[in-house]
Amino acid sequence: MRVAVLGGGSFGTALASIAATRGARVRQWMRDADLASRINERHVNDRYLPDFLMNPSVEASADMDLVLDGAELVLVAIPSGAFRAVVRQAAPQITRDTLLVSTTKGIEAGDEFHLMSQILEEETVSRHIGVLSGPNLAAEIAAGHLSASVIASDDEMTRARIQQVLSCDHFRVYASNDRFGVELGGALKNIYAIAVGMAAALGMGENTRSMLMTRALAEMSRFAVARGASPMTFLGLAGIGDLIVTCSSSLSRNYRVGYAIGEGRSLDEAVEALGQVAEGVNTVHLIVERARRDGVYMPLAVALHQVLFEGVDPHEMALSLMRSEQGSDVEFTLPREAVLDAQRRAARTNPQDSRDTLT
Ligand SMILES: NC(=O)C1=CN([C@@H]2O[C@H](COP(=O)(O)OP(=O)(O)OC[C@H]3O[C@@H](n4cnc5c(N)ncnc54)[C@H](OP(=O)(O)O)[C@@H]3O)[C@@H](O)[C@H]2O)C=CC1
Ligand SMILES: O=C(CO)COP(=O)(O)O
Repeated sequence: MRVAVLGGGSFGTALASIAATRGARVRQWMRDADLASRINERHVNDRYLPDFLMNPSVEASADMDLVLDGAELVLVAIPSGAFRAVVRQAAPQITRDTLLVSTTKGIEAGDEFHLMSQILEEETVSRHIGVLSGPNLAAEIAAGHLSASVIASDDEMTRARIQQVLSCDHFRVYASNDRFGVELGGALKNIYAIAVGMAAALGMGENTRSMLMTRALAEMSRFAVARGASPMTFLGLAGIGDLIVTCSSSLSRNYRVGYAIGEGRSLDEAVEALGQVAEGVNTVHLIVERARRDGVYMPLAVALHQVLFEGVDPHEMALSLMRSEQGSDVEFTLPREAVLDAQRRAARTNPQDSRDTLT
């Protein structure tokens, strides 16, 4: 199979190498021609994965036409801020039969709420669109640690071909037909990785981490279900799986940004020190705005937004979260409204026992 990878960052590099190891002819596009030359000479992406020896057959280039020429599969590994512009540039070379897969975990900034796979649909004629997402720290994949991901598409051919071309002895690919659920899982978990990184730097314990992650999952699935996704997807690799890794590893850039803020750095300082993309910083803006418009309850995301952009102290934020509504644990079995109604009835019967902060 002829594969084109758009993006010269860490994840694009790791995936390009896997596909080449599986026997595909792989070309990788990056805008930095010097980096492309160095990769072709030394088979190392010294900017993003300096310790990783790539498969030497990956051909890097800054010439997009060359990279896309004859490609049957195109993997797009470009941060969300530049995703549409790059896809638009690639579109003339994408046919109805090209398999086109986003590996990007973000949401497009702007008034409309656009996921990356929707951009692929809008900008190209491909009928084989998919999303790859899961607990996939690029550095660990590059190091050969056993990992797994999810290919989500309505199209069974896309799912099967991606499973063929990307699975190897250290990387497994599971299939899903819930494209939006898988895509939202990857984008949303970045927000909570920032919050958990911050909590860790503030010295909070493992109970706190566990509570944050589990309530994050409730929030993520609530939001995604309101947009038509299946809640069950959040039990899989692209939901809880990705949440676990990003909220537990200092290899996660989102976690690292949160940790730096918890140590007392400003958001700008934390992002500058990182020197790479932490998608969660923009995603939290877009999600909080959309949740407000759609009436979806997302207290953790709102609280993080207040700390990052509205000058609220993280300790104050934690206290106010602890005093906020105590709803249902798993609202797909016990609806949140039922719990809140019961609390209101109990408060009318025993007003002296009620906390005034309970709604
Ligand atoms: N790294 C990881 O562990 C994983 C990342 N992802 C997702 O993959 C996506 C890409 O991430 P990743 O590979 O890590 O990113 P990196 O930060 O490692 O690299 C970003 C790449 O995108 C390029 N780029 C940025 N802006 C533009 C632009 N305007 N035009 C062309 N190229 C551009 C950069 O080029 P340049 O160097 O010239 O700036 C660089 O090659 C993200 O959405 C991320 O969430 C998903 C799973 C794992
Ligand atoms: O998505 C990732 C792991 O699955 C990578 O997370 P970061 O973007 O936070 O590094």
